[in-house]
Amino acid sequence: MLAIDVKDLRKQFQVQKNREGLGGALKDLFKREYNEITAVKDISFQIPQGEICGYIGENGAGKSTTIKMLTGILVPTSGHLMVNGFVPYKDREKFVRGIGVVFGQRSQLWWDIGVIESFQLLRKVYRVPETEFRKRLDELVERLQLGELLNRPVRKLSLGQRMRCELVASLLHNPSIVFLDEPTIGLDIVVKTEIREFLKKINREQGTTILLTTHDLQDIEALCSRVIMLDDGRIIYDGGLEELKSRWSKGRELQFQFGEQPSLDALRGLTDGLSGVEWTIDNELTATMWLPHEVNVSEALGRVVGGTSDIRDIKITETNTDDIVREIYSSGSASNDAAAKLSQNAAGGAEQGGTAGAGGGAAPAAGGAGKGEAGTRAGERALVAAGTASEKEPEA
Ligand SMILES: Nc1ncnc2c1ncn2[C@@H]1O[C@H](COP(=O)(O)OP(=O)(O)OP(=O)(O)O)[C@@H](O)[C@H]1O
Repeated sequence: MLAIDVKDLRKQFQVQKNREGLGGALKDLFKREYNEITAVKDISFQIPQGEICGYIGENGAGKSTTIKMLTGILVPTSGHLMVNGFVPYKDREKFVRGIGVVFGQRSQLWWDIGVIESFQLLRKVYRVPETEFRKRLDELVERLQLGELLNRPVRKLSLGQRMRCELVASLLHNPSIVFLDEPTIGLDIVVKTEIREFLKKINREQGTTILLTTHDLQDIEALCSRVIMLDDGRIIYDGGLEELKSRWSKGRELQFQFGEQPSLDALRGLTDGLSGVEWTIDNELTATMWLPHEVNVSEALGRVVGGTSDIRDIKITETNTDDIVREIYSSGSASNDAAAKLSQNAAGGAEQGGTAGAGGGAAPAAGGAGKGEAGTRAGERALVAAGTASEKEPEA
C-alpha cells in the first residue's frame, strides 16, 4: 500500500490587501480586497510504505504548506490526497493515530510541565493503552537517552534535549508515517548524528515511512534515497539522490599525489584531446584534475597512470549535494534549461517512486472553507494531536 498518494494537490491562500492612508483604511472597512497566493501548484507524488523521502526547496517553496495538508492541518484548495489510507482533513480522529509529526521550530510539548507529563497527555490524546505506552516509552527513552530529562519542564531543556523529546512524543503511539519538518534545525553535529541514526533505525526495524523537510542537505545525504524538490510550489525533481548528483553535478575531481613535483604542462599533455579536462597544481606534490561527466573517468585515469611513474595516492571527489542544489536554485530552474532537465528526471523519478495508486478519492475542497483558530503553537499542537481539522486564517 502507498503511504502517501498525492494527485494535483493545490493550495491557495487569500491574503488581505491593505489600502494606504485613512481613506484606504475606511474603504477596507467596507470592502476588503484580497490577493491570492498559490503556495502549492498541482503537485503529484507517491510514497510507498517504508521509504525515507526528503522534501526540499528554498524558503517559501511550499514545503510546510504541503506537510500541513498531508497532516490534515490545512484543507487543500483542490486535488486528491490519501495518507495511510485516509483523507487527512476528513477522517481526523482515526488518521492522527497513524501519523507522527515534528515541527522543528514549534513544540508539541507543554512548556511548563515535566516531559513525562506531556507524554502522558499525548498518550491520552492518542488513546494508547498504559502497558503499551510504558513499553514503548522505555524503549524510546533508552534509545534517545532521555532518562534524567523526563521530569524536567520542557522550558528547561536545551534545544537538542527538547528535540529528542519531540521525537519521542511523535512516536509514542507507534505511527507508521512520521512527518519531520526541520527536525535537526539549530542542533550541533553530535545531536544531529544521533537523531539521524535513530531515524534510520526506526525505519529499518519498524518500516516507518518518513517524510523529511530540511534545509540541511547532510540530513538528506544521511537518510534519504529519494528526494522531492520544490520550487515556487511545483515539483522540479522527484527521484534518487544519486541520480540527482550524477545528472546535476557537472563533473568530478580527481586529486593525485605524486612522488615528485608534477609539471602543469606535462599533466595537460597527458589529457590532451579530452575535452573540458582541466588541471590545477595544489601544492608541491599534488595536482587536481577536473573532469566533466562526458569524459570517461577510466580513460582519463588510464592516461595519467600510464604517463606518470610515481603516483602515491588518488582521491575522487564528487560535487556534494549542497553545491548541486545551490546551483539548481541559483540557475533559476523554472526559467531555463535546468527545468527541462529536471522535469525529465521527475518523469524517471515518478516511475522509480513506486506504483501508481488508485487515486486519492478526496473531493476537492474549497480553499476558504472551514477556517478556524490555528496558527499558535498550542493551536497547531492541538490540531495535530487532537484531530480537529481546521484551516489557518490567511495572514493580513
Ligand atoms: N497562512 C498563510 N497565508 C498566506 N500565505 C501563506 C500562508 N502560509 C504560507 N503562505 C505562503 O505560501 C508560500 C509557501 O510557504 P511555505 O511556508 O509552505 O514555504 P516553505 O517551503 O515551507 O518555506 P520555509 O522553508 O521558509 O519554511 C509562501 O509564499 C508563504 O508566504
